Amino acid sequence: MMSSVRKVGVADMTTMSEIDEIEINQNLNIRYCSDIIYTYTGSILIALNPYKTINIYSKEHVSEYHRCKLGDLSPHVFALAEAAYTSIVEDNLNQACVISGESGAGKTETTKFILQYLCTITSNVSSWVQQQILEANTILEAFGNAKTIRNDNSSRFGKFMQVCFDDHNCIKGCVIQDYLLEQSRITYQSEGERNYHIMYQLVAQGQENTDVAKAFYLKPPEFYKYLNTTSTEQINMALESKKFDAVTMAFTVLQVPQFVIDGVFKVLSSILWLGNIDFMDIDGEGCDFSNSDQEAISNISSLLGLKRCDLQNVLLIRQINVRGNITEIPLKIKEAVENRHAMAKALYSKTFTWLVTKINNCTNPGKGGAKFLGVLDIFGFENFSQNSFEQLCINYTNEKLHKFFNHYVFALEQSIYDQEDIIFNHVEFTDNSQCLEIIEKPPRCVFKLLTEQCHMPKGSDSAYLNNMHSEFEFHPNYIKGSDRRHWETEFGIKHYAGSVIYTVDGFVKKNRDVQQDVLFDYMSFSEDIFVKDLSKFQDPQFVNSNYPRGSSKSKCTVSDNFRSQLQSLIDVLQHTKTWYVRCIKPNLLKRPNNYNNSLVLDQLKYLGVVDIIRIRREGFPIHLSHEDFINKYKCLMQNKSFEYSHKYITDIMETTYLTNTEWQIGKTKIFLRSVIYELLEDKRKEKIYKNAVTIQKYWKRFYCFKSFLRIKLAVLKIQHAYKGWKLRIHFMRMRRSAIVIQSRLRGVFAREVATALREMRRVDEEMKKRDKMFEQLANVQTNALADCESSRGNQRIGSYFR
Ligand SMILES: Nc1ncnc2c1ncn2[C@@H]1O[C@H](COP(=O)(O)OP(=O)(O)OP(=O)(O)O)[C@@H](O)[C@H]1O
Repeated sequence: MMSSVRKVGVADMTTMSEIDEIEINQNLNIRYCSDIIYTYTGSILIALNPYKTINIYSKEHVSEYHRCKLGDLSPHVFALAEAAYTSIVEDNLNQACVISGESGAGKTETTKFILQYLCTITSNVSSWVQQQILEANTILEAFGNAKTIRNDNSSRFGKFMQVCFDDHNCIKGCVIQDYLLEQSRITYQSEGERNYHIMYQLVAQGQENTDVAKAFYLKPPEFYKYLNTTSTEQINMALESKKFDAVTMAFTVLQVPQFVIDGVFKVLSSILWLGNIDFMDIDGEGCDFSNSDQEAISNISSLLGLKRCDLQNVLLIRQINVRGNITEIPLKIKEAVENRHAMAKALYSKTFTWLVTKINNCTNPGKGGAKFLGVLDIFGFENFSQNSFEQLCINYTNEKLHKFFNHYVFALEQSIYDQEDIIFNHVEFTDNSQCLEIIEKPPRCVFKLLTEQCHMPKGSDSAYLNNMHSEFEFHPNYIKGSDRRHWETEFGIKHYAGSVIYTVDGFVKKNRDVQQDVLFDYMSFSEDIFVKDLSKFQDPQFVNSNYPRGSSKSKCTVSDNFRSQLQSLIDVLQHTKTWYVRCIKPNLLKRPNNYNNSLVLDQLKYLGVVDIIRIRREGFPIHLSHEDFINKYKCLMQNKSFEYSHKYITDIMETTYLTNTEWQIGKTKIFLRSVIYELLEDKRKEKIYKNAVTIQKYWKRFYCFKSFLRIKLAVLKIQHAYKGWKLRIHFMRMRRSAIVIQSRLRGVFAREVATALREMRRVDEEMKKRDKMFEQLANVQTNALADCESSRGNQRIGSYFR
């Protein structure tokens, strides 16, 4: 069950000061106008159908909600899906999302959004399985949905999809459980309604593609009586044919072989042809085929791979098993027509159940204790001008789920108060136990009396009604009929959502569910492999009959099966953590921006939303363990060195200055009304805000200082490097200048020295020259002197030189 803290959403309706109906309505109204289609009350999501495309389901939105807590972001179905998924991961608990609301309120769309969300957040692994799960929906919608006056794509069956997860919390597979497909639609549709989508898709494909038309003996839609029981609907052939392609594509993704796909379409076509058989009366004692029926008969026998005589037997003769002896009785024309309708219904519903089983085999998660998240999309409460057995089953389902919901929201809540010794006023809620008892509690109840009639050879609707009137005349939930004139044809039940009058006509027949055993026996000899397989197919849930075939007790009745199916569903739900989505339909016109106050209010009432709001106001909707409470709110106290004591808790409460009628201390938990919880939360948030600002302040200071130091260090380093660099450049420049100067000076000196040397050399040479000259001169003189002396004497020459 839910955790002790009931998370309050952003748009929690319990915050309203006065919870009166008009106010609830106005509250939703405002939100609707501003395009916000989701709101919470506690952890229950209320989804208002916008009847228009709003861009809030994209991949970006999925990522936005992924890993976010419920209530952190604005209310959304993704937030709920995330909360359920997180709970699987963290608490290791199976989850269930129960989606309810009346037809057209948006249950199927919500289911798809949840599946889309789960597939997207786990899409990194085994995307093939996810693809198969999404494609399974395409097939189910084609075969199980139809246009009704209330919804153009109405699911005519209930479904519980269990998405299974492996140990790594990735999608491992999916198991679908289907409930009560509406069979009457196959043979009759009310004004403005249609047969199942797949019928039109197949016929449209035949119009677009002659090969398909030939293979399945298809004619234009106007030709088929089962498609035109009241008025002829305009069909968009191109669109239907496109949808047909999508269905065949989905079959391919689910790895259904082509011959099986063909087999399915052959059965569908044969159902359509069955509707066109007219029969011809023979003396009021029996009937035969008319001339115009010959084409239909030969096409059906060819499509189903049956011998013509076998088909004739099943269509014109009834077999009765009297203590093992089989007697054949010709059918009167009215019986033959009815029998033909029953055949069509049996063929379609068997094909549908076969499809669900096939899908389950394809998306099978395998054995082993896989965790699952179940999504229950089931029909809402129905009350038409004429209600029949189907409406009784549908309303019974809603009673059952409502009881479960009551238990979850009210009974469980109040039992917790008792356990914790909390003083409280019992909150009155619409307890539907008595209504459920009259419908299902043995030994004498609506269903038991019906089954009793079905097991009698001459059981009839009127006998059933008489039994009911005498048995329940004084039951507070029983009504004998809308008025005295209708007591022989009607009975009524006061359901939690209002009184419904049921027309008893057809109850016994519908509950008996004539299974067309003879037809399926003949089909087991069919030449078509799929048809053969289909004839032997047994719904895995109901393979439990021990009675011999043909005896009146051989089969459980429809209500018996349905009751046991529902009980197993409730048993499963009881062992899951349950989440609720209440879908609301804003108007009956299927239009956007159109809000009908009283219609919405009715839905809020019967979905239990008004009661929930009341219990949230009158009771103590917030439960926290002592420890959690103190840990959460000790921040409001100066003295934080506490002990786990009542005194400390009371001290915390006193900070709000509210009286102790708004809270109570239980044995293990604290119970708070919304008003004090919100006040405490406001104070806590204020405190947290202040502390956060202080922390931010210190952190920012520290951070700034640290970054200042870092910058300073960096600046110093830069300066250092720059100065060094600059000095180096200067030094290099100086050195280069010095070298230039040096070289120039050296040049100058060298040139001077060279000049001096050259001068010295020149002087030296000149000296040498002069010396040489002098020497030569001296030699000349000496020679001359010697010559003189030799010629005039040595004395005269000597005195010349002195
Ligand atoms: N969230 C949404 N956004 C846009 N359109 C929506 C939304 N929910 C529902 N609708 C519209 O409302 C129509 C009816 O919704 P849906 O088929 O889910 O109703 P339902 O409750 O499953 O009805 P039924 O019980 O008849 O199957 C859809 O075809 C779609 O056009």
